[in-house]
Amino acid sequence: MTTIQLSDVSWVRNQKMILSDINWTVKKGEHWAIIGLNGSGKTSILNLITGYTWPTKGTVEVLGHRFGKVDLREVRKQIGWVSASMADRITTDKPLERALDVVISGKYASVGLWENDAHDEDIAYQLLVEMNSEHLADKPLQVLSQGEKQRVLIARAMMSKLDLLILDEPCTGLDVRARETLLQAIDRLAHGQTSHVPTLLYVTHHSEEILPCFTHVLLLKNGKISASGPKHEVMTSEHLSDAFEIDVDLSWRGNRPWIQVESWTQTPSTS
Ligand SMILES: Nc1ncnc2c1ncn2[C@@H]1O[C@H](COP(=O)(O)OP(=O)(O)OP(=O)(O)O)[C@@H](O)[C@H]1O
Repeated sequence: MTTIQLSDVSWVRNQKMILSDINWTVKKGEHWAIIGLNGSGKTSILNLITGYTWPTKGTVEVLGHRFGKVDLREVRKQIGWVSASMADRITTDKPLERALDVVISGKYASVGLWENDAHDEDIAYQLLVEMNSEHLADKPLQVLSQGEKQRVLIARAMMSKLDLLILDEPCTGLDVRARETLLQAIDRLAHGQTSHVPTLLYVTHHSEEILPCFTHVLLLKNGKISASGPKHEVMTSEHLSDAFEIDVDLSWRGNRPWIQVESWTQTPSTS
């Protein structure tokens, strides 16, 4: 079973072609990074995968379900989506809730039930341990830093034994240490010491966030796939210089791709 299959997908909005000719397959056992400049179409692809937008052309299949022939609410129960904006939303809704309860609530998020039992508490605590965050268990959400909140929300998403977990620019706004702590926790999660491992989709603008656990990369440029496939084939200076419209030199350090800007290839756009 493929986890995601987008076939000949295009999406037009207000007469503007936002995504075009997208053919992309994610297989079980792969973890993908999606990388591209602002406005390249990353969020639009996520909205298609989660059924929040409908392609103008082409087909979308996720977790074995062809969209248009399935109850999207059922598919969405298998998909987690963690982003900085979601962290802000949950903090506004539940400012005083302690982190452990926020994690536990992930189990019931999709069906709206609340039946906390001791076993759930153990699992939630274990997930916090996996995310380097057990020391936060009793703290109210509103006092946590951005990075701490992101780790708690990833643990929350993992509570419902997902098949697909979208990490949507999770390092936005984090300083270098908070970023590395979060990345370390994601890497541990991908290696599944204590829990079921979903397929990960990691969306970012920053190549160095592509951890060793990511096997494949989808590189987007102006709503099209600029390159796609195994990480070491896609993450090259040539591919990134083309997609980023700026001359970059890529080198691998710690099995992560770091880029250095060489020179402008053209006038940078304002997007
Ligand atoms: N609902 C919409 N209506 C009209 N235009 C849209 C809509 N959603 C996205 N766009 C446009 O489509 C393009 C791609 O946007 P998208 O949000 O997918 O990019 P992105 O790669 O996620 O960008 P960023 O990195 O800034 O989040 C942008 O030019 C955006 O303005």
